[in-house]
Amino acid sequence: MSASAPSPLLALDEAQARLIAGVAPLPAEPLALVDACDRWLAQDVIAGRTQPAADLSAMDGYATRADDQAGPWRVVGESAAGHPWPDALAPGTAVRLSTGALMPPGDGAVLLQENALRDGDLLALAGADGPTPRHIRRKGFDFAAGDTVLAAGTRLSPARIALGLMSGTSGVLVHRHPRLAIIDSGDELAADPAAALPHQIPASNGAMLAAMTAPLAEAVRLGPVPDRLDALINAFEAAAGCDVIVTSGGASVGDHDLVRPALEAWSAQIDFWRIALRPGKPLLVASKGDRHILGLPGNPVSSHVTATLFLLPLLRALAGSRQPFPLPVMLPLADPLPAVGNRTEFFRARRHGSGIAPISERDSSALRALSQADALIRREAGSPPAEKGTPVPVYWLENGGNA
Ligand SMILES: Nc1nc2c(c(=O)[nH]1)N[C@H]1C(S)=C(S)[C@@H](COP(=O)(O)OP(=O)(O)OC[C@H]3O[C@@H](n4cnc5c(N)ncnc54)[C@H](O)[C@@H]3O)O[C@H]1N2
Ligand code: MOO
Repeated sequence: MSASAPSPLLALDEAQARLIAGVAPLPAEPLALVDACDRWLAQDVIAGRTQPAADLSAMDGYATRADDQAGPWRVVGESAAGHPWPDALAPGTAVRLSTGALMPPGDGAVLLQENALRDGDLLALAGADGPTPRHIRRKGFDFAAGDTVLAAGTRLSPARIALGLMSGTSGVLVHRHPRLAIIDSGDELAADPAAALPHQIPASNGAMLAAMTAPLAEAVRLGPVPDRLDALINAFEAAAGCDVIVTSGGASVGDHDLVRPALEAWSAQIDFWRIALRPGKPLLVASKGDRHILGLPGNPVSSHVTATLFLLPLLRALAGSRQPFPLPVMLPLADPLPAVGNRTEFFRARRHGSGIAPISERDSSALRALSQADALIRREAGSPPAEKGTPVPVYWLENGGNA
């Protein structure tokens, strides 16, 4: 962090550390591996088989003995995928091979089909390249029975599911996904976007948060809840069975910003409120028993940024991730950036060739600019203006950078 004017607001890094301090993954549950994509493993996966289980051919062609390179040969049979040839080869003989088929027993070599001339059972060299062991995939080159192929704490991906299945595993223990309650709050919110009157706005944050958290949580949506203490407390009660409660709106200091007073009236413990982040200053983090509560600011961009930096990491930590925070990559600025005030600032940005271009619209309610963003650029509090070409930390958004 660069030096900046003293700030009464909690620094971003400290707020993130406090968010997950003491957060333990939720209990494990058994799942079929094929149904466990995106879950975090609660156990090591130990290979029950060796892969390949025997030497295989990597190409279509013919197997010969390794000490029998010149030919000609007599083709005595075939080893096809799933149908191995059981006998060792005698000198002067060969076996037809398909890709993935087992090599015959013994020290062998593979003659590529392209380098062979076949006439009935007779086989001869048809090029400079004779049989070679290079085209053999050796037994156990990928993994051997007893190897730890996936460690506890790993997130299952399509490739890791394939690896687990290949290792002989069909079921795994994974951490339970958090149950999440998403509460829209504010008297101005209309549940039906097509029916919003001029003094109302559509309640878009709840749907946005539900979409952002969908791969990580089982979510229920509540609200829109009016700006009344009793209504908010009722909503918290309705959400009490969840692991995480997230609100949007009513987090700031106005007369109708009631999330904090309602949480206090509900006997929740406020951990911290207001951080040195732009957008996202009014963020509130609280707990009640094992329940985690996040009060996100109502401005849609502020909600999105604080969900990216706090809500998603909290859900990941509960779901078993050991590295739940987004990781930046360094990219050169395609356009300059202004100086930064006393809050760490996240600028909406777009991919631009091999660099990153900030979006000029910075209002924290501007959904059109947010929807065009595929990344956030992070600038520390007190940073001077940055020229074009300056390397900056870039966080790709959850949509994989394809806005
Ligand atoms: N005097 C001060 N005023 C404000 C401060 C401050 O420090 N002092 N902080 C500002 C900052 S920063 C932010 S961010 C906002 C956030 O305030 P709230 O969390 O209390 O949000 P609301 O006032 O309820 O709403 C702000 C804005 O967002 C719209 N909104 C709310 N909920 C939703 C929803 N579910 N879907 C879509 N849009 C929503 C709401 O209508 C407002 O337009 O406070 C500043 N004020
Ligand atoms: O910091 Mo507030 O979240 O911008 O507009």
